[in-house]
This record gives sequence, structure tokens and C-alpha cells, in this order.
Amino acid sequence: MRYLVTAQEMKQYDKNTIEYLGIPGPVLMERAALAAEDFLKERFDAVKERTKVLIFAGMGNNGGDGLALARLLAADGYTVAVRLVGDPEKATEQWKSQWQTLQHFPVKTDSNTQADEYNVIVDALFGVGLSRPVEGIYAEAVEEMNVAEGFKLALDVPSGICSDTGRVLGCAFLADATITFGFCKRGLVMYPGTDYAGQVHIANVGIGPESFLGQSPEMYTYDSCEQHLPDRTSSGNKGTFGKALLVAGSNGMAGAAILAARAAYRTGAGMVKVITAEENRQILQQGIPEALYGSCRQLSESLEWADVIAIGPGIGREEQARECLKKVVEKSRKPLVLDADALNLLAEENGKALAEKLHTQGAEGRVIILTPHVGELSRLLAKTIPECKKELPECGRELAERFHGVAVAKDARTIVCKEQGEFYLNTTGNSGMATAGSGDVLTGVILGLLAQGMNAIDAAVNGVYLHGRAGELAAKLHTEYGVMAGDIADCLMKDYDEKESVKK
Ligand SMILES: NC(=O)C1=CN([C@@H]2O[C@H](COP(=O)(O)OP(=O)(O)OC[C@H]3O[C@@H](n4cnc5c(N)ncnc54)[C@H](O)[C@@H]3O)[C@@H](O)[C@H]2O)[C@@H](O)CC1
Ligand SMILES: Nc1ncnc2c1ncn2[C@@H]1O[C@H](COP(=O)(O)OP(=O)(O)O)[C@@H](O)[C@H]1O
Ligand SMILES: [K+]
Repeated sequence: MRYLVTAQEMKQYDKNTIEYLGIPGPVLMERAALAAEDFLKERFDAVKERTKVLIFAGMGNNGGDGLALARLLAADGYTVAVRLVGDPEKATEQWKSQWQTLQHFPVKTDSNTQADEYNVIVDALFGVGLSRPVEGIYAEAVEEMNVAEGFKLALDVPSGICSDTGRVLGCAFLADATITFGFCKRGLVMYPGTDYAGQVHIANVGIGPESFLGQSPEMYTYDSCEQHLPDRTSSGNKGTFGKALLVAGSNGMAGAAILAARAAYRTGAGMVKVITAEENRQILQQGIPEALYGSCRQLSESLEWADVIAIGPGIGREEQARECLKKVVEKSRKPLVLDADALNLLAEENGKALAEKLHTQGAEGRVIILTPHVGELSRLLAKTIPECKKELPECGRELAERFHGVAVAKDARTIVCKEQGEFYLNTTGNSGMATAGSGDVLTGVILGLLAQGMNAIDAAVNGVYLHGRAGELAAKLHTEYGVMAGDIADCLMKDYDEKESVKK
């Protein structure tokens, strides 16, 4: 698990470390600079004589980090220059202290430096203190750094990237790598910030979980989650691993049902039964002979049979779909995943009463997971798509609250939201997954995990992770251009044993 912090959280943890834990600010800054120095030395020590480093320093403590780095590198024999951007009169106390110390070291600090004469450019203009769009002399400095050749390292956050959202404020430094201090900032994994950050390295500078003082970060991600899969009893039979009911696929949309059923099986469900339009019977049985088939008329008895239910992929918005959704809501209290057109039906005017019932069931303890993409989310919340994209965690949380459930707000960086507590932001996956049917696969994955007894939040979080991971494996085989949803389903769990054996 890796925390993802906002600027405000990071500043609070800095403050707690200094004021409560008693580690002085200059010590933290020195450690930040040492970490950056180590990072550069690892890459450039072998060619030290030919390495010329230019550091662009702002007037805040990010600039202070830059000055400390300049001193360390110069003391180590590197050719280093610093370009000051801003008015030193307005610099922070720590900055001023770093500046005085720097005067005793052979570092060029006049303004005549030409970026194209250096082969390492370090951005120490702004870190988590960026508070408005980058303009004027700061924008010029960013532009100069961006057009320069050579290796580009950002300290803490690429200047111009909002630490909380990953958005570009005015313009931003395009880094090859970012060394970030203490905890990873949200903006370094969200788009487009992640593209600007390059490779992200998290440096331990002495600000750790002790600094939370009861207020842990609100967001986290997984780098690896094998240990979070449901236990698999070696003596289990197909009943042990759950009976998953999938209501999917209207006439002509059998593919959605096949993809989701396939994904549920691949994730480990013992039995998958698909309720779909009569016309789909043959193609479904050919496409996935392992699945049981049922027509919409058999829905009631299938609801009795099932341990867990998912409804939505490819069901359309016709009367039959509405009837099925009504039954699933009214005749069952079993764990339920709602996706695609099931969500659209709930968002319609005449779906409001059903949504109200679900809300009550959620309050009474029914497990409800909703998996909207931003379009579906915008319909459910009556907001615009840009609003939902901009405030995805908040919108996801609003939906989770509305249904007393778990909302999987899908985008290039999907966020799993509960009514309260932390958000999970997913970092697996790639643009190859922006392909029709990819969401149907996710529904099947979450259903498969629920079938094996996982709780709602774990099924949603791990489902999203595994789905993205499968997308990465699929892209290795087919490139991001060539991935189709079926490839994602087929790549599910493919590297699981391998990773386990590496771990052992
Ligand atoms: N103890 C600490 O405080 C530590 C801080 N560290 C560094 O300190 C950074 C945070 O330092 P600060 O809080 O001083 O903030 P920054 O150095 O990120 O920037 C803040 C300064 O930039 C100005 N500013 C913000 N946006 C601007 C814009 N668009 N145009 C022009 N000026 C703008 C602000 O008015 C302020 O003067 C971290 O990112 C990290 O690099 C690290 O050294 C670790 C320890
Ligand atoms: N650029 C991307 N990077 C990572 N994941 C992505 C990207 N684009 C889409 N996805 C994932 O693919 C899935 C698409 O789901 P959805 O929009 O419901 O597709 P469909 O309705 O076609 O099945 C979501 O899980 C989403 O997070
Ligand atoms: K920076």
C-alpha cells in the first residue's frame, strides 16, 4: 500500500515532524537534498567530469532544496550552477540560510547561465507550495528548462503541476524523473501530472507515519496486491467459490455477457449463471460453454440460487431491462454490482423510485457496488462530465453516500470510494483499456471476487487493480493499440503465480 497525499496533508506532516516529533526543518531539507544527490550520483558519477548541472531555484523551500543540492554536488566535485527565479528578499528563512551557506562553495549563481550548456536540469521552482498558475518569469523559466536538452529531474513535484489533482496550472516542467519527499503526492499519479513527472521516486527524508498524529492520508494506491486475493481452500468445490448471477446482454449484445462471465470465472468464481435475452442463448453457449444459461423468465428462481448478483452490461434500457432491474432490487437482498445500463436506468426519471429502494436497502446493510464511468456518473448525479472528471473522488463519494455502498468511479485513474474513510486510486492499466467491453470485464472481476466471499470494498479495490494489471499484460501481448476487452479477460490472473514465486 502506498499513501497518496495532498499538499495540505504533506504540509501538516512536515509541521508535525518538526514541531511535535522535534526533527528540525533544516534536517529534513538536508535529507531531501541528500536523496536527490544520491539519485543523480547513481546516474552520473561514472561521467562526473562531463556532467554539468543547472538548478532552477524558486524562493520557497523547494528552491531551498535546490540550493542544498547544489552545495552537495559542488562539494562532491560536480560542475554546478544555480539560476534564481524570483525575488530573494521574499525567500523563506530556510532558503536564506541555504543561500548563505552556498556562498562558501564553488557554485555559479549569476544569471548568465545558458540552459543548453548543461546536461542535467533540476527543477526546484515550486513544490507543494504552488498556489496559482505559473506565469511571467516563472513560465519563462519552465519553458527554458523544457526546451533544454539533457536529463531533467524535478524536486518533489514538477513545477506547474498541482500536487492534489495532477492538473497543469499555466504551464509545467516536463521531467524525466521526479524525486518526491516523504510521501507520493496525488498529482504525481493522476493525469496529466503523471506524464509530466516521468519516473517517480519516493525518498524517505524522515517524515513517516509517526507524523500523521491520527490523521492518515485520505488516499492510497496499491503497487502490488497479491496478498489481498481471497483465500482459496484447497479442498473447495465449485460451491465453495460462489454462485455468481450475471444479468447482462440484450438482443444483439451477447458480447457484454460473455466478457463479464468470462472475467468472473477467470477471477475464481465457482459457478456463473447468465440471464440474458433468449436470442443470445446459442451465441452465449458457444462463447462461454462453462456458464449456465437462463432466460429473463427464470430470473426469480436464479435470484434464489445466487450468492451474488451483477446487473447491467449490455442490458439496454428497454422495458425488459427495467423489469429485470426491478426484480433484482425488489426480490433479493444479496450483494449486488450495478453497472452500465442498470445505472442509466436508475438515473432516469422513472428509475428514481427504484434508486430510493436501493438506498434503503443499502442503509439496511445490503452490499451495493456501483461501477459508473464518468458519463454514467454524471447522469446519476445530474452534473456535467467535466465536473465529474474534475472532482472524481468527491463525486464518487457522493454516489457511495447516496446508495450506502461502494462507488467505483471509472476513468483513466479509477477511484474507489466509500461513504467515509479513505479513497483508493488505481494506478494499473493503460490506454489499451479504453476499448468497448473493458468495463464489462471489470464487472465480472468484481462479481467473481464477491462470489468468493470478499467484502464490498476489498472486492472493488482488488477488482480494479487486477483488471488494470490484466490490461497491462494484454498490452504486452498486443500493444496498447491492439488490446481488446477479450484480451483483458484472458490475461486476468496471468502473472499471479509468477509474482508469488518471485516473492518466495
Ligand atoms: N520542512 C519542510 O518544510 C520541508 C520542505 N521541503 C520542500 O519544501 C517544499 C514546500 O516549500 P514551500 O511551502 O516553501 O513551497 P514551494 O517552495 O513549493 O513554493 C512556495 C513559494 O512559491 C510562491 N508561489 C506559489 N505559486 C506561485 C506561482 N504560480 N508563481 C509565483 N510564485 C508562486 C509562494 O508564494 C511561495 O513563496 C516542498 O515541496 C519540498 O520540496 C523539503 O525540503 C522537505 C522538508
Ligand atoms: N487510459 C486508461 N488507463 C487505464 N484504464 C483505463 C483507461 N481508459 C479506460 N480504462 C478502464 O477501462 C474501463 C472502461 O470501462 P467502461 O467505460 O465502462 O467501458 P465499456 O462501457 O466499453 O465496457 C474502466 O475500468 C477504465 O478505468
Ligand atoms: K519542483
